[in-house]
Amino acid sequence: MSVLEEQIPVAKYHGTGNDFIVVDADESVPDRPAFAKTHCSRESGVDGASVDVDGADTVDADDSGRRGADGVLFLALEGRYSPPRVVMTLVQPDGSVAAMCGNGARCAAAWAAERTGSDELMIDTPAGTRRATVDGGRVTIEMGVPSFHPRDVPLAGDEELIEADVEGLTVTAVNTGVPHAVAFVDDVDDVDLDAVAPAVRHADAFPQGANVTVASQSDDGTFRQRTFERGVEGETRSCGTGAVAVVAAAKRLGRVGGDDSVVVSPPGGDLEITVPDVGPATLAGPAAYEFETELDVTVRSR
Ligand SMILES: N[C@@H](CCC[C@H](N)C(=O)O)C(=O)O
Repeated sequence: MSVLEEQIPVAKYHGTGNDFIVVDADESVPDRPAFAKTHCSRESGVDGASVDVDGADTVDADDSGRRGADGVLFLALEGRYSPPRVVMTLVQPDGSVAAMCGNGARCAAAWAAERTGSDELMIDTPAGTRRATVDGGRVTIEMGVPSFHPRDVPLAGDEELIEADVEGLTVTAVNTGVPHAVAFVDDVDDVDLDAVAPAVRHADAFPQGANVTVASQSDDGTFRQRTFERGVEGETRSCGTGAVAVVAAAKRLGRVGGDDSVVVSPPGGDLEITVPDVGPATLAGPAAYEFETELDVTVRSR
């Protein structure tokens, strides 16, 4: 057995600071989990600062030169369809595959729009097919209908978790493509997320684990959000499924009503969410290209 290192072209994108390495699925990456673990590392992963790009503005200020990424999006473009389809697989820094990623879907749509010239795309994910609309740097994704049903979240028990105590946090459990435990608090900045979230993320109540999202409602009806993500095993600057989970849970608890859009602000920017009484939720916000580079892939051959 010989071990070879090859290089493949990749791009880096982010959606409100939730950042991803984007790989065309036509590129051969035999061990996707190993590739994600290596190149997402915040200590030694992909480094935009070392990329020789034409013009400094290709690296968006929001990323502050951070190394690594919150995941790798493997994207298979099927341009023969109208609208074009993209099969999206998110491999996370721990090597796991997530069924859905709201910010990743926005980045996937921006990547595919650039290649096809189409401002409408269908994103195929393990959680279902999601329609995306691109308007300049802003992308809107139809996110499906949030579910509180124990089978969908999924939960270990057969009762919904609505404002239930889980490991000392009062949470509402909802699936917005992936499971979220949402806790409303007075001020998200007062929460030591790294201290409280891991016990909830791994609680027996969630047989597949959960992302842990805290939110605080401002007087103007907007929300601030912070999310500790499964798969990243830490806080990210933004989480799109988490932002939808905040509004879905807020609606369920009577904190908001009607079909109007609600602004949810994670640390990385502002997202606009709708959770209508009937039909799919939507997630809208910016998706930004950062840079292109080449990354090592380990190939084993006999
Ligand atoms: N950041 C994402 C969510 C990614 C999936 C999550 N970490 C999980 O494992 O469920 C988003 O923007 O939705």
